[in-house]
Amino acid sequence: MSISESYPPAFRCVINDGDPQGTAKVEPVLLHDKEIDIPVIDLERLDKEILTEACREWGIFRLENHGVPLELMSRLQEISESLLSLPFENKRELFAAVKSPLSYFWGTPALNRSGDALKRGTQASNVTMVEGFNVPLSSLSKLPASTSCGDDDAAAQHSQLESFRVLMEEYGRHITRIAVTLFEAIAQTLNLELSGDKRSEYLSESTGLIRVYRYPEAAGEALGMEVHTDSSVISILKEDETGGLEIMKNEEWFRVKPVANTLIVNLGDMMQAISDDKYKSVEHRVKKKDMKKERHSVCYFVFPQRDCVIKSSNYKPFTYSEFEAQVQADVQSLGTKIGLPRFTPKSPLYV
Ligand SMILES: O=C(O)CCC(=O)C(=O)O
Ligand SMILES: [Fe+2]
Repeated sequence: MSISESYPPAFRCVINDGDPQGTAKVEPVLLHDKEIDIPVIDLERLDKEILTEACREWGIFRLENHGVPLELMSRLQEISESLLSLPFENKRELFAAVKSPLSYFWGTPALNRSGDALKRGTQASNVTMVEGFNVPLSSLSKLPASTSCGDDDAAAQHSQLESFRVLMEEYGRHITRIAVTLFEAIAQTLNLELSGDKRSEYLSESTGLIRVYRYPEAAGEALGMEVHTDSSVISILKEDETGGLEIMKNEEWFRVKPVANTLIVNLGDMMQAISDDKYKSVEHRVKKKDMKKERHSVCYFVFPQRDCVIKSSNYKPFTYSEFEAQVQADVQSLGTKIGLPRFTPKSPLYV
């Protein structure tokens, strides 16, 4: 199998010839993309002042001493890479064949609630150079255990899938622990009242979702993920050593350098709303320039309980379900997410 047979057909000309039609570029690339050091938070010695400053001024930080075993991180990376390097058709069938709530997507990270790529309105021809698996953590147990029927290839794939499930469950437990610890610390810096069920309404562990991404190698410049903010409360990223993540700070784009054995935490739109705009949901994108290597990352997202009403002074009261429905409607009709301005009475984009 040639390497490109494992990629979606829509990626193949960009991989081989660069991007003459500009299909993978959906916004002008700004020139001033320099490297930047983001704040560092030590999870074993949480410093409230550094955390407050990181949330207020950056909306993103690097996490050290996170307690996820390195062995688990590298095994997870290995199995994800191996599943993502299967032939394209094979990946399409992978989760469908075992009737699982996990899904395979490509060309856009914008998915509907079943994990299928959303058809994008006016920019339907735009393909971003990313593919991956969508893994709702609470559904992992529904992935059937390995069966030994079928040919050798099928049996090998089932056993890979079983290892993937076991590793994901273990990683999911660690990353959920980290998200809860960080959310409780952030809530303290905001003097948020978390009595009763309030913590699990704002950050509902059962909504945890993991995306395993592959960004192909590409000649020239390719956009892996458009500029966006995450809709989550908190997102936690594990990236490989390739680089490509960029953040917007003071109206400029900066590259975030990968640092081995650390995680990157960014605040999402729900955290911004819960904090009454004291903390921000950082704008970011993934851009690859003359990368001879593919890039792999694993991203965890966690959301509020679907029907929990988020009240704050700058937004009309809304539930996460309403927010998600609005995002999906905008992606389908406009080709892009609008996000919080849809809920901001002062914004011209308010609905
Ligand atoms: O892969 C990455 O580095 C970032 C992914 C991301 O921003 C997202 O999934 O929202
Ligand atoms: Fe993101």
